[in-house]
Amino acid sequence: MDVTGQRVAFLGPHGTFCEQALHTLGPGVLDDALGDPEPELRPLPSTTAALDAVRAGDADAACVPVENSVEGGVPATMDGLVETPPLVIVREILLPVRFAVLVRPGTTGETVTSVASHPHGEAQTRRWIAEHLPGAEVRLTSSTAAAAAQVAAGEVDAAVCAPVAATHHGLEALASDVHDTGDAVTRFVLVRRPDGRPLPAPTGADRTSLAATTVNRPGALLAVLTEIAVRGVDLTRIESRPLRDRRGEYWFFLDGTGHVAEPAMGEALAALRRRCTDVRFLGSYPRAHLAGSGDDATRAADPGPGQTVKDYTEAGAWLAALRDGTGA
Ligand SMILES: O=C(O)C(=O)Cc1ccccc1
Repeated sequence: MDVTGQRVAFLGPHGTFCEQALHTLGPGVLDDALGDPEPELRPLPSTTAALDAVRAGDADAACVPVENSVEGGVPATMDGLVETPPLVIVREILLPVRFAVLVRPGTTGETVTSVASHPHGEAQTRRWIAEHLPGAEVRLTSSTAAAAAQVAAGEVDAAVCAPVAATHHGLEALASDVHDTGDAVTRFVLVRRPDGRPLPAPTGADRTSLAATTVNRPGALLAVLTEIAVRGVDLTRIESRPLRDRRGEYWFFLDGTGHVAEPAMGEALAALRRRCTDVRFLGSYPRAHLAGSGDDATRAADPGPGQTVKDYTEAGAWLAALRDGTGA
């Protein structure tokens, strides 16, 4: 299947962290994930628009922010991932985020009466803004680069955004390396349609994302978690979002180490399929690491005795032999 000429949508305009995250993927990784080492990059106005473009076939993949180490999940992305038709994550990207406060040339801190950013940018610099731009009205924008564009258009005085947005929008930095909490990391995902192409191959250090809903019964969530825990899958994230059309019911977004092609994760997914009202497989993909950080958060915990892929394979072969009468 010729998959060159791929179009990758991202949260735009140019100069977002999302675009930076895409640029960290070398041609080899993009080729591996999409079959095209140099896809065309298309900025879209929201994560919803980027995911919709993939569903509609107007883009072949989308890069969207999914969670941040300071502010947690990105609601629009989580809600968008469970819509239909399904999408699958083929890569995750971890990006340390450092903010600049950008203004039109000549603006001083004293003349700033309004400051704009993406909700995650605002959340990570709230204290800094209160201290350095007291009294400035805070406005939320669809992306940090959209905030920079508003500054350039004279609609707002300052933007909390990526330093690179200064070049795209002709702005200058009032302050750089602005943050309330050091070492904030944002996780982005690259998604595409599950169009019959193989999933990313297991690497031995993968992550699987899924979303599940259960009936509201005492212990229902515990049962879901137990199916995962008893198979030695290391749960790396759990977060819920309301179902919207069924009050009191939730999507539980679960990330665990392992690949759907491996027996432990495969069996856990099959068990959830039996026990949950709805389960969405959101992808198995290589776990990302932060270069040179000794990043413990991305290391899998020891699954415990009897839980390795080898243990599962041997036990499966033993059971098969019992069933076909060749073993005991
Ligand atoms: O708005 C952007 O630049 C994004 O890519 C989303 C985002 C916003 C704030 C921190 C990390 C990612």
